[in-house]
Amino acid sequence: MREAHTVEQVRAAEDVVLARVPDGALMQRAAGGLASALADFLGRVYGARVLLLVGAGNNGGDALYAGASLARRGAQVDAVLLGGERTHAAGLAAYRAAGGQVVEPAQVRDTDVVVDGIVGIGGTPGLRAEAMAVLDMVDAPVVAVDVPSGVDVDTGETPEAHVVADLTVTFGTLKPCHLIDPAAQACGAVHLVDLGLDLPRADVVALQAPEVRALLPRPTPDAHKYTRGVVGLRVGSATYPGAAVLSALGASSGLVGMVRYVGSATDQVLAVAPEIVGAGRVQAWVVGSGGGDEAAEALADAFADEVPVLIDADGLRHLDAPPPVPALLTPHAGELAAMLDVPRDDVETAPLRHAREAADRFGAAVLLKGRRTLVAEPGGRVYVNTTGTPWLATAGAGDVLGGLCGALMAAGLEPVLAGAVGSWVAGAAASELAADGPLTASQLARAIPGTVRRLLTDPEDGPW
Ligand SMILES: NC(=O)C1=CN([C@@H]2O[C@H](COP(=O)(O)OP(=O)(O)OC[C@H]3O[C@@H](n4cnc5c(N)ncnc54)[C@H](O)[C@@H]3O)[C@@H](O)[C@H]2O)[C@@H](O)CC1
Ligand SMILES: Nc1ncnc2c1ncn2[C@@H]1O[C@H](COP(=O)(O)OP(=O)(O)O)[C@@H](O)[C@H]1O
Ligand SMILES: [K+]
Repeated sequence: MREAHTVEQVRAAEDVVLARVPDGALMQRAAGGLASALADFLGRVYGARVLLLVGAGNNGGDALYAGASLARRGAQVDAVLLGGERTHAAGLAAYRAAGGQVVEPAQVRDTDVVVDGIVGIGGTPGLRAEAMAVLDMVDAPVVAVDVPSGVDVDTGETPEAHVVADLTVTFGTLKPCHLIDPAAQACGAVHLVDLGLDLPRADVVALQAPEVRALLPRPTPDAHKYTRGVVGLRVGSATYPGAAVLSALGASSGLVGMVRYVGSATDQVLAVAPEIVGAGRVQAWVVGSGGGDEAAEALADAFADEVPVLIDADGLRHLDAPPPVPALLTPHAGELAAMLDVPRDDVETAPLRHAREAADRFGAAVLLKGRRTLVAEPGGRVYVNTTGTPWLATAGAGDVLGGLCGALMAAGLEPVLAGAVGSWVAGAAASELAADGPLTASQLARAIPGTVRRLLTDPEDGPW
């Protein structure tokens, strides 16, 4: 599992190490990791041109020590000191001693890489004009030190100007900005340098293949269909029968013992999935995908069964109070905006805050769909999904996801984990199917069993 810690948690853990190692040792470790990552990124060090943008704090210190290391190995390193007098003194001395050059902004030359050491976890969002001017002058890939300067480290928000990096080399642990959009998009690839920190439990996490594999329900040797769980679907409508079909295909991925369908699209559902049966007892309901005007009644009927419910799309419009059963709500940004009565743009610029707020307000797990889907539990953890491809942004993919997550709930996963595992599996299936090309929602649903099979047999070797 990848864990993202807050600035406060990182500082506390760093303080413990700082108290027991010699002065500067932690920064040397960070800068050593940064120099190696830069060498890998450049492909060669001798003769490579490197431009450091150095701010006033320790982030600039990291950049200077790494620059010194590259200069000693034959790189031509220039540094613009944006912090003036407050530049990290020991780092600057080491840098000069290694042959690194200090240049004025007007002297900036062509370079092979820009190293963003402007600010790290001590920064407030935004970039000063001088930093922006230098960034505008160069056209080269950017490697960010710890975080892309200017983003909000703890929330992943980007309310002001910020660096957009090709690679971010971070230290000790990930921070929320490395996982959560929009800041995560400004990080490029993320490389973590271990500092040996002893860190507490993180509130923002991203499941990886081994955890998803361990969480996936699978039949015991003596299983029968009812022990594996039965999921019921009250989805689709006369207007949107296709949503019922896609939800049914997502639910029929083989992770649950049986799928029931109740609604007006029975004929269409049976035409694609003859194994699906009608009304009866279930361990979880999926309600609302393409539900149109039929969603209100479907929701009330599902609640009456007193089992966990996944509420999607039109079902969310009828939710004005916390659901009376354990629930997973699966809005996209527009639907979450309507639930919270805020503009869609607010949700898109601050997805973490709004997913958490909805989870607290509705007392339910909230899965906010998007490039980096978030699954928030009330007052607790947020799971960030890192699998997937932009080709997944296609009509009906959400219906498939709803069916899949509902099946996982029926199989016994608590709502937040059903959402985290389901979004991971759907994203992985999409990447396997079409990392670089188009896909449809029906193809996505049909790819899920194969992805699950590969995950169970060889978790280390997928394209996830
Ligand atoms: N604590 C440690 O010993 C270690 C710290 N490390 C590095 O140190 C960084 C944190 O260092 P600091 O606490 O010194 O803080 P930063 O280097 O992140 O920045 C603080 C300085 O930047 C200024 N500043 C804040 N926002 C700004 C903005 N938007 N534009 C321009 N200037 C701004 C502040 O006035 C302050 O002088 C980490 O991100 C990491 O890179 C690593 O070397 C690992 C070890
Ligand atoms: N840019 C993107 N990159 C990766 N995945 C995305 C992106 N945009 C949307 N998705 C995913 O695609 C799916 C779309 O779901 P949704 O918006 O509900 O579509 P629909 O309602 O048409 O089924 C979700 O799983 C979402 O996380
Ligand atoms: K930085």
